[in-house]
Amino acid sequence: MAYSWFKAFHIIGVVVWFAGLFYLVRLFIYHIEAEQEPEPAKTILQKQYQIMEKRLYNIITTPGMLVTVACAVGLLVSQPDWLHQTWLHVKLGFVVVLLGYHHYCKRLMKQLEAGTCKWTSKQMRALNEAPTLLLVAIVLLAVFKNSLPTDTTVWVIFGLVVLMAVTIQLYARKRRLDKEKELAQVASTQQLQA
Ligand code: HEM
Repeated sequence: MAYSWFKAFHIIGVVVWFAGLFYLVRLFIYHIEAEQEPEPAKTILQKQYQIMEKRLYNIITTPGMLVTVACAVGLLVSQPDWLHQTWLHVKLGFVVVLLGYHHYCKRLMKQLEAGTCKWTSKQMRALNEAPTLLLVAIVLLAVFKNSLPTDTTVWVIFGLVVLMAVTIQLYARKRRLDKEKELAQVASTQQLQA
C-alpha cells in the first residue's frame, strides 16, 4: 500500500518538477528578449521576470524535485530489489544529469539578475529542449525497465533532436523575417511623413 502512495506522489512530483523546469527557461528567453525593448519597458519587464523566475524556482520547481526524489527513496526502501536492476542504474545516471540541469538553471537565474548572462534567446530555446530528452529517456526506462527496446529508443531520441533543431531554426527565421517586415513598415511610414 505504502509503495503505491510513494509511486503516485513520485509521478505527481515529476509532473510539477518538469512544469517548473520548462516554464523557468521560457521565462529566461523572455528575460533575454526584453533586453531589446526601449526604456522604461526594458527595466520593468526584466524586474518582473526576475520575480517570476525566483517564485517559480522556489515555490514550484525545487519542491517538485524534492517530492520526486523523496518518494523515489520511499520506493527503494519499500522495494530494495530495484537497487540491483540495470534499468534503475541507467535511470539514476540520467537523473544526476537532470539534477545538474536544475542546479544550472539557478546559476542562470542569478546571472540574469546580475546582467552577466551570455546566452542568446536562441541558445536558451535549444537549452529548453534538454529536459524533454531526459524526460523521454527516464520515463521509457521507468516503464520498459530492462526490456527497453534500445534501438527504437535511440531512433526516437534522434528523431526528437532533429525535430527540435529544425523547429528552432525555422522559428528563428520567422522572427528575423517579421522583424525585417516591421522595420520596412516603419521606414515607409517615415518616408510618407517626410
Ligand atoms: C530520484 C531518482 C529516482 C529514482 C531512484 C526512481 C525510482 C523509481 C522506482 C523504483 C519506480 C517504481 C517502478 C515500478 O514500480 O514499476 C519509479 C517509477 C517511475 N518513475 Fe522514477 N525514480 C527517480 C526519478 C524519476 C524521474 C526524474 C522521473 C521522470 C523524469 C521518473 C519517472 C518515473 C515514472 C513515470 C514512474 C512510473 C513507472 C510505471 O509505473 O510504470 N522517476 N521510479
